[in-house]
Parts: sequence; structure tokens; C-alpha cells
Amino acid sequence: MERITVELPANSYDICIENGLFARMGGLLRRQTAGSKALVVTDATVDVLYGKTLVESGMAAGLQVTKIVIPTGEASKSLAMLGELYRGFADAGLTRGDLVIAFGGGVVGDLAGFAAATYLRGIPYVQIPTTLLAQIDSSVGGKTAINLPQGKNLAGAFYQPAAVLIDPAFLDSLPPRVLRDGMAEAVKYGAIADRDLFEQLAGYRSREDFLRQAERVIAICCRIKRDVVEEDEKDTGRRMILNFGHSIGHAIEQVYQYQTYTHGEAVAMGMAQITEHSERIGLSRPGTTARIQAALRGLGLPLRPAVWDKTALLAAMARDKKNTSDGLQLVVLPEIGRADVIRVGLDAVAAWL
Ligand SMILES: NC(=O)c1ccc[n+]([C@@H]2O[C@H](COP(=O)([O-])OP(=O)(O)OC[C@H]3O[C@@H](n4cnc5c(N)ncnc54)[C@H](O)[C@@H]3O)[C@@H](O)[C@H]2O)c1
Ligand SMILES: O=C(O)C(=O)C[C@@H](O)[C@H](O)[C@H](O)COP(=O)(O)O
Ligand SMILES: [Zn+2]
Repeated sequence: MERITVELPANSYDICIENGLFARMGGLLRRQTAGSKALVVTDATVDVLYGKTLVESGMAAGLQVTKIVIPTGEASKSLAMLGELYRGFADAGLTRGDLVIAFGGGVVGDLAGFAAATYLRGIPYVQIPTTLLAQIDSSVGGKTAINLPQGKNLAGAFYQPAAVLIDPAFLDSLPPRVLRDGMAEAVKYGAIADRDLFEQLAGYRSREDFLRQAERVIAICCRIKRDVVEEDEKDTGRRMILNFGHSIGHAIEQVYQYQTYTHGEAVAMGMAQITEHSERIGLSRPGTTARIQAALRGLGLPLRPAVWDKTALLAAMARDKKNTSDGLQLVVLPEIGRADVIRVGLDAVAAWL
């Protein structure tokens, strides 16, 4: 088993990565809590595939396990669904000594993590991520959130999990589009911090090609994220590089009402568009855009939304969490493998868009 420790002032935790880990999940969970109860939050799709096995495994390890199943999809990252979780936590009689288990993709992780952060002012939770995106990104680092009608991830908390338990074998059942979403965030890691990883990802041409290497790629990405989060847990500086492609990406998701494009697709378009702009104004080495766009295209990811609604995109970007009173902060690549954060006034962004 690969064990990557995230060391933070208030609480440190392990990311455990191993093919086949799911088979002994109950025992691993039992070690995470001195309490008697564990409540699994999952979505309808993951529940059908793996829900029963997880509950039985937890029970066999001596935990009293209950489960809340939320509808599949981004719409579940809502205030209404958060309320449903609070109700379920109360009905289950959870105490601060018990355990919440976020079992699914980034939607489940962000929502269940935020509920765990706030119910009783904080219950320990474990992430068992089942999508590539969740295994390399959303389960690590403690960003939890729901969307508001006004924008993406606008209500949330920094709340670190007690552990992240990753079985790459979950990826075998992922639909191609969901696997591609994870590839977009993997390309992000390569683009901001690891040129070799970027080139390796750009070279994958088949699903099998990638899945054979998945365990290693997941570990590389988790180590990059660990290093960044240890340096800047609360996103006041260096951590913003993990937002490469997200200022525009989140705006695209919102403008299309989370229906047309997934998070991974929107981030891919965000990376493609910001790099085109930064190269044009001399902030990225010539050829960076061509390289980024070729890699994304090769993986089947989009480069630009069908309709570029400048006014709506600008309004959404104006609510980005990285903004200050001076304007927006955007992440750009001086070259592939390195990222900088630049400050840009709203007028300049309007002119660019
Ligand atoms: N907190 C963070 O740091 C962070 C980082 C990146 C993304 N995010 C958030 O994550 C969300 C996107 O996550 P996602 O891409 O995992 O989407 P998702 O959670 O919606 O999962 C995508 C789809 O895959 C299905 N699924 C999950 N595991 C499966 C499996 N093993 N086999 C078959 N199907 C499976 C789900 O049911 C769903 O239909 C967005 O809301 C995004 O904002 C958060
Ligand atoms: O962990 C981070 O920091 C990230 O920015 C990772 C992103 O991939 C992720 O989508 C995150 O949820 C975006 O955060 P936000 O602060 O822009 O909502
Ligand atoms: Zn993201």
C-alpha cells in the first residue's frame, strides 16, 4: 500500500492507495473511529454498484452502519440536499465521536464533507473516492462546499478528512466521460507542477493504457496536492495554482447551469482559454497553448464552449473566491510544469473575454 501523509498544524492524515483496498475497507474504517456508528453518504449510482458491500464490510468489522443515498449529479451539491443530510445525521443519532463516510465522486465528497464540517460543529469523516477526479483531487485537501444559485462552491469550509482510502479498481466501472473529467484535473497537475506527468498523460490513447498506470498517476497527483496544501492549507497564496483553469471553468459550469458541461470539461476549457490569453500577452512561453490544447484534444476534452456568452461569464467570474478588492486573481503558466498567480482588473478581464 502507498501511504502519503498530509501533515497540517491541526490534524495530519494518511492517503492510502492500493488496488483491491475495497476488500478490506471495513477493517480500515474501524481503525478510524473509537465510536460505534458510521454513516455512509453515497449517490444512487455508486450505491447500486458498491453500497451493499461497503455496509456489510463495516458491519462485519463491528460498526453500526447506516446509509444516505443522494441523487446522482451536480444538482445534489445544494442547500436542500445539505438539509437532507443534517436530517439524516440527526435521525441516525450521530455524535461527535462517530464517523461520516463520503463514498463516491467529488459531488458526494464535497457535500458530505461540508455536512460533516458543520453538523455538531464537526464530525470526523473519511473519504472513499470512487472517480478518478475524486481520487486525485477532491478527496484530498479539505475543501468542502455546496453550490449556491449565485455561483459554484460559494458556501463551504476547509475541513480535513480523517483519512482518504483509495482503491484504483473503482475506476474500472467509470463511464468514459467521467474518466475524462479526471484526466482534465490530472492534466492540470502536470501543467502546473510536473512536465513529465503532463507529457505522459498527453500520450495516453486508450482507456486500458491509462488504467494500467492509474495507481502510479494517482499517487503522483496526490503528492503534488499534498505538497501544495501543506504549504497553504487555507488558499491564501500558493494553493491558488490548483485553481488553474477554474476561474473560467467554474463560470462556464454556472452559465450552463451545471447541465451541459461537467466540472472536468469546464476546467479543460478554462485551461485552454486562459493559456491562449496568457500566451498572447506574453506571460506564457510561445507554444504553450498549442501543447496544452493538443493534450486536451487528444484526451477527448473540449477547448471552448459552444456559445461564449461574455457578459454572463464575466458576471460569474466576478464572484470567484480568489477575487480581492483589486480585481481577479488568475492562474497562468509561464511554461508547462510551472504556474503563477496574476492580479487582473475586471476591465482587463472584460476586454480579454
Ligand atoms: N473539493 C475539491 O478540492 C474538489 C476538487 C475537484 C472537483 N471538485 C468537485 O467535484 C465535483 C465533480 O466530481 P466528479 O467528477 O467525481 O463527479 P460526480 O461526483 O458527479 O461523479 C461523476 C459520475 O460518476 C459516477 N460514479 C462515481 N463513482 C463511480 C464508479 N466507481 N463507477 C461508475 N460510476 C461512478 C457518479 O454516480 C456520477 O454519475 C464537482 O462538484 C467539483 O466542483 C472538488
Ligand atoms: O483544492 C484546491 O485548492 C482546488 O482548487 C482544487 C480544484 O480542482 C477544485 O475544483 C476546487 O473545489 C475549487 O475550489 P474553489 O475554491 O475554486 O471553489
Ligand atoms: Zn477542480
